[in-house]
Amino acid sequence: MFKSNFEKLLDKVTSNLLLEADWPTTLEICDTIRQKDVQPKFALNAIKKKLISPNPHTAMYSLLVLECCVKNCGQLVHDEVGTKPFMEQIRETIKTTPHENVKNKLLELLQTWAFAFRAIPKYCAVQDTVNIMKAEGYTFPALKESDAMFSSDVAPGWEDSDCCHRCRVKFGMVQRKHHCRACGQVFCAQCSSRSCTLPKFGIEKPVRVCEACFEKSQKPQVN
Ligand SMILES: O=P(O)(O)O[C@@H]1[C@H](O)[C@H](OP(=O)(O)O)[C@@H](O)[C@H](O)[C@H]1O
Repeated sequence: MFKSNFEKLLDKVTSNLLLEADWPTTLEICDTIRQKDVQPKFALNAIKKKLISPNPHTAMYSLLVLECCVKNCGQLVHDEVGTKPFMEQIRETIKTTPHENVKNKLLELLQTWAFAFRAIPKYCAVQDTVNIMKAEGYTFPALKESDAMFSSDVAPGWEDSDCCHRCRVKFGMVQRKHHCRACGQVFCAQCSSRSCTLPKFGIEKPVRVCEACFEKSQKPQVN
Protein backbone atom coordinates (compact mmCIF):
# COMPACT_ATOMS: atom_id res chain seq x y z
CA MET A 1 0.00 0.00 0.00
CA PHE A 2 1.42 3.40 -1.03
CA LYS A 3 2.49 5.59 1.91
CA SER A 4 3.27 9.28 1.47
CA ASN A 5 6.53 10.69 2.80
CA PHE A 6 4.55 12.25 5.62
CA GLU A 7 3.02 8.90 6.65
CA LYS A 8 6.42 7.20 6.55
CA LEU A 9 7.88 9.92 8.77
CA LEU A 10 4.93 9.68 11.17
CA ASP A 11 5.28 5.89 11.40
CA LYS A 12 8.98 6.37 12.11
CA VAL A 13 8.56 8.88 14.97
CA THR A 14 5.69 6.97 16.61
CA SER A 15 7.31 3.53 16.45
CA ASN A 16 6.93 1.61 19.69
CA LEU A 17 10.55 0.50 19.23
CA LEU A 18 11.87 4.02 19.85
CA LEU A 19 13.64 4.47 23.17
CA GLU A 20 13.28 8.25 23.08
CA ALA A 21 11.60 10.95 20.93
CA ASP A 22 13.10 11.37 17.45
CA TRP A 23 13.11 15.19 17.36
CA PRO A 24 14.90 15.68 14.01
CA THR A 25 12.28 13.59 12.22
CA THR A 26 9.52 15.28 14.22
CA LEU A 27 10.75 18.66 12.97
CA GLU A 28 10.92 17.22 9.45
CA ILE A 29 7.21 16.39 9.81
CA CYS A 30 6.56 20.02 10.73
CA ASP A 31 8.42 21.12 7.61
CA THR A 32 6.32 18.88 5.35
CA ILE A 33 3.24 20.63 6.74
CA ARG A 34 4.74 24.12 6.49
CA GLN A 35 5.85 23.43 2.91
CA LYS A 36 2.31 22.26 2.19
CA ASP A 37 3.56 18.85 1.02
CA VAL A 38 0.70 17.50 3.10
CA GLN A 39 -2.68 19.04 3.94
CA PRO A 40 -2.90 20.02 7.65
CA LYS A 41 -6.27 18.25 8.00
CA PHE A 42 -4.85 14.99 6.61
CA ALA A 43 -1.75 15.29 8.80
CA LEU A 44 -3.73 15.90 11.98
CA ASN A 45 -6.12 13.03 11.23
CA ALA A 46 -3.14 10.71 10.82
CA ILE A 47 -1.68 11.96 14.12
CA LYS A 48 -5.04 11.49 15.89
CA LYS A 49 -5.17 7.88 14.68
CA LYS A 50 -1.79 7.24 16.32
CA LEU A 51 -2.99 9.03 19.46
CA ILE A 52 -5.65 6.37 20.11
CA SER A 53 -3.16 3.54 19.65
CA PRO A 54 -3.32 0.82 22.33
CA ASN A 55 0.46 1.05 22.48
CA PRO A 56 1.47 3.65 25.11
CA HIS A 57 4.70 4.63 23.31
CA THR A 58 2.98 5.18 19.97
CA ALA A 59 0.24 7.24 21.65
CA MET A 60 2.74 9.36 23.59
CA TYR A 61 5.08 9.96 20.65
CA SER A 62 2.13 11.04 18.48
CA LEU A 63 1.27 13.55 21.19
CA LEU A 64 4.80 15.00 20.99
CA VAL A 65 4.37 15.32 17.21
CA LEU A 66 1.06 17.14 17.74
CA GLU A 67 2.66 19.48 20.29
CA CYS A 68 5.52 20.22 17.89
CA CYS A 69 3.17 20.90 14.96
CA VAL A 70 1.12 23.37 17.00
CA LYS A 71 4.33 25.13 18.09
CA ASN A 72 5.96 25.24 14.66
CA CYS A 73 3.37 25.26 11.91
CA GLY A 74 1.40 28.32 12.92
CA GLN A 75 -2.02 29.08 11.50
CA LEU A 76 -1.94 26.09 9.12
CA VAL A 77 -2.29 23.78 12.12
CA HIS A 78 -4.02 26.20 14.52
CA ASP A 79 -6.96 26.46 12.11
CA GLU A 80 -7.50 22.71 12.52
CA VAL A 81 -6.65 22.28 16.21
CA GLY A 82 -8.72 25.30 17.28
CA THR A 83 -11.97 23.88 15.91
CA LYS A 84 -14.84 22.45 17.94
CA PRO A 85 -14.69 19.01 16.24
CA PHE A 86 -10.97 18.65 16.96
CA MET A 87 -11.49 19.77 20.56
CA GLU A 88 -14.32 17.25 21.00
CA GLN A 89 -12.01 14.47 19.81
CA ILE A 90 -9.32 15.60 22.26
CA ARG A 91 -11.92 15.61 25.06
CA GLU A 92 -13.04 12.12 24.05
CA THR A 93 -9.44 10.88 24.03
CA ILE A 94 -8.82 12.30 27.51
CA LYS A 95 -11.87 10.45 28.77
CA THR A 96 -11.08 7.14 27.06
CA THR A 97 -7.30 6.75 26.78
CA PRO A 98 -5.95 3.87 28.88
CA HIS A 99 -2.59 5.69 29.14
CA GLU A 100 -2.39 7.95 32.19
CA ASN A 101 0.63 9.88 30.86
CA VAL A 102 -1.20 10.59 27.58
CA LYS A 103 -4.20 11.90 29.51
CA ASN A 104 -2.04 14.18 31.64
CA LYS A 105 -0.08 15.44 28.63
CA LEU A 106 -3.33 16.19 26.77
CA LEU A 107 -4.63 18.21 29.74
CA GLU A 108 -1.34 20.12 29.81
CA LEU A 109 -1.49 20.82 26.06
CA LEU A 110 -5.14 21.93 26.20
CA GLN A 111 -4.35 24.45 28.88
CA THR A 112 -1.23 25.70 27.05
CA TRP A 113 -3.13 26.12 23.79
CA ALA A 114 -6.01 27.90 25.54
CA PHE A 115 -3.51 30.37 26.98
CA ALA A 116 -1.70 30.81 23.63
CA PHE A 117 -5.00 31.37 21.79
CA ARG A 118 -6.56 33.52 24.55
CA ALA A 119 -6.69 36.61 22.25
CA ILE A 120 -7.88 34.78 19.11
CA PRO A 121 -11.70 34.51 19.14
CA LYS A 122 -11.86 31.97 16.30
CA TYR A 123 -10.06 29.41 18.51
CA CYS A 124 -12.39 29.93 21.52
CA ALA A 125 -13.31 26.21 21.35
CA VAL A 126 -10.03 25.50 23.15
CA GLN A 127 -10.77 27.63 26.23
CA ASP A 128 -14.38 26.40 26.16
CA THR A 129 -13.10 22.82 26.32
CA VAL A 130 -10.81 23.64 29.28
CA ASN A 131 -13.76 25.27 31.08
CA ILE A 132 -16.04 22.29 30.42
CA MET A 133 -13.44 19.80 31.62
CA LYS A 134 -12.72 21.84 34.77
CA ALA A 135 -16.47 21.84 35.43
CA GLU A 136 -16.41 18.05 34.98
CA GLY A 137 -13.79 17.84 37.70
CA TYR A 138 -10.58 17.45 35.68
CA THR A 139 -7.55 19.06 37.27
CA PHE A 140 -5.07 20.79 34.97
CA PRO A 141 -1.33 21.00 35.70
CA ALA A 142 0.26 24.39 36.48
CA LEU A 143 0.54 26.47 33.30
CA LYS A 144 4.07 27.09 31.99
CA GLU A 145 3.63 30.32 30.00
CA SER A 146 6.95 29.71 28.20
CA ASP A 147 5.36 26.64 26.60
CA ALA A 148 2.75 28.86 25.04
CA MET A 149 5.22 30.83 22.93
CA PHE A 150 4.79 29.60 19.35
CA SER A 151 7.01 30.36 16.40
CA SER A 152 4.23 30.96 13.90
CA ASP A 153 6.52 31.81 10.99
CA VAL A 154 4.43 30.34 8.20
CA ALA A 155 3.97 31.73 4.71
CA PRO A 156 1.16 34.32 4.51
CA GLY A 157 -2.27 33.49 3.07
CA TRP A 158 -2.91 34.43 -0.57
CA GLU A 159 -4.54 37.75 -1.45
CA ASP A 160 -6.94 38.10 -4.37
CA SER A 161 -7.39 40.96 -6.82
CA ASP A 162 -8.54 41.57 -10.40
CA CYS A 163 -5.17 43.08 -11.36
CA CYS A 164 -1.46 42.48 -10.83
CA HIS A 165 -0.20 43.83 -7.50
CA ARG A 166 2.96 45.21 -9.22
CA CYS A 167 2.08 46.37 -12.77
CA ARG A 168 -1.71 46.61 -12.34
CA VAL A 169 -2.43 44.67 -15.57
CA LYS A 170 -5.98 43.25 -15.48
CA PHE A 171 -6.37 39.47 -15.14
CA GLY A 172 -8.44 37.55 -17.68
CA MET A 173 -8.52 34.48 -19.90
CA VAL A 174 -5.00 35.19 -21.18
CA GLN A 175 -3.46 37.13 -18.32
CA ARG A 176 -3.51 34.49 -15.54
CA LYS A 177 -3.16 35.05 -11.77
CA HIS A 178 -0.09 33.81 -9.89
CA HIS A 179 0.79 34.09 -6.20
CA CYS A 180 4.05 35.02 -4.54
CA ARG A 181 4.65 32.53 -1.70
CA ALA A 182 6.69 35.09 0.26
CA CYS A 183 4.20 37.97 0.48
CA GLY A 184 0.98 36.20 -0.59
CA GLN A 185 0.14 38.91 -3.14
CA VAL A 186 -1.28 38.11 -6.63
CA PHE A 187 0.75 38.93 -9.76
CA CYS A 188 0.84 38.43 -13.53
CA ALA A 189 3.32 35.88 -14.91
CA GLN A 190 5.85 38.54 -15.88
CA CYS A 191 5.95 40.04 -12.34
CA SER A 192 6.24 36.67 -10.60
CA SER A 193 8.56 34.75 -12.93
CA ARG A 194 11.21 34.20 -10.22
CA SER A 195 11.49 31.40 -7.69
CA CYS A 196 13.54 30.90 -4.52
CA THR A 197 13.54 28.96 -1.24
CA LEU A 198 11.94 30.56 1.83
CA PRO A 199 13.81 29.03 4.79
CA LYS A 200 12.15 31.43 7.27
CA PHE A 201 8.85 29.71 6.40
CA GLY A 202 10.35 26.23 6.35
CA ILE A 203 10.11 26.11 2.52
CA GLU A 204 13.31 24.42 1.31
CA LYS A 205 12.21 23.98 -2.33
CA PRO A 206 12.25 26.94 -4.78
CA VAL A 207 8.75 28.39 -5.05
CA ARG A 208 7.22 31.21 -7.09
CA VAL A 209 7.95 34.71 -5.73
CA CYS A 210 7.43 38.25 -7.02
CA GLU A 211 10.25 40.56 -8.12
CA ALA A 212 10.34 42.49 -4.83
CA CYS A 213 10.47 39.34 -2.66
CA PHE A 214 13.07 37.81 -4.98
CA GLU A 215 15.31 40.90 -4.59
CA LYS A 216 14.86 40.71 -0.82
CA SER A 217 15.82 37.02 -0.84
CA GLN A 218 19.09 37.84 -2.62
CA LYS A 219 20.17 40.34 0.07
CA PRO A 220 22.22 38.92 2.99
CA GLN A 221 19.94 38.38 5.99
CA VAL A 222 20.69 40.97 8.66
CA ASN A 223 19.87 39.15 11.87
O1 LIG B 1 -3.60 28.33 -13.57
P1 LIG B 1 -4.80 29.19 -13.22
O2 LIG B 1 -6.12 28.60 -13.66
O3 LIG B 1 -4.58 30.61 -13.61
O4 LIG B 1 -4.84 29.15 -11.62
C1 LIG B 1 -3.90 29.96 -10.90
C2 LIG B 1 -2.69 29.11 -10.57
O5 LIG B 1 -3.12 27.98 -9.83
C3 LIG B 1 -1.76 29.93 -9.68
O6 LIG B 1 -0.73 29.07 -9.25
P2 LIG B 1 0.80 29.60 -9.31
O7 LIG B 1 0.87 30.79 -8.39
O8 LIG B 1 1.63 28.46 -8.80
O9 LIG B 1 1.07 29.96 -10.73
C4 LIG B 1 -2.46 30.46 -8.44
O10 LIG B 1 -1.56 31.30 -7.73
C5 LIG B 1 -3.69 31.29 -8.82
O11 LIG B 1 -4.40 31.67 -7.65
C6 LIG B 1 -4.63 30.46 -9.69
O12 LIG B 1 -5.71 31.29 -10.12
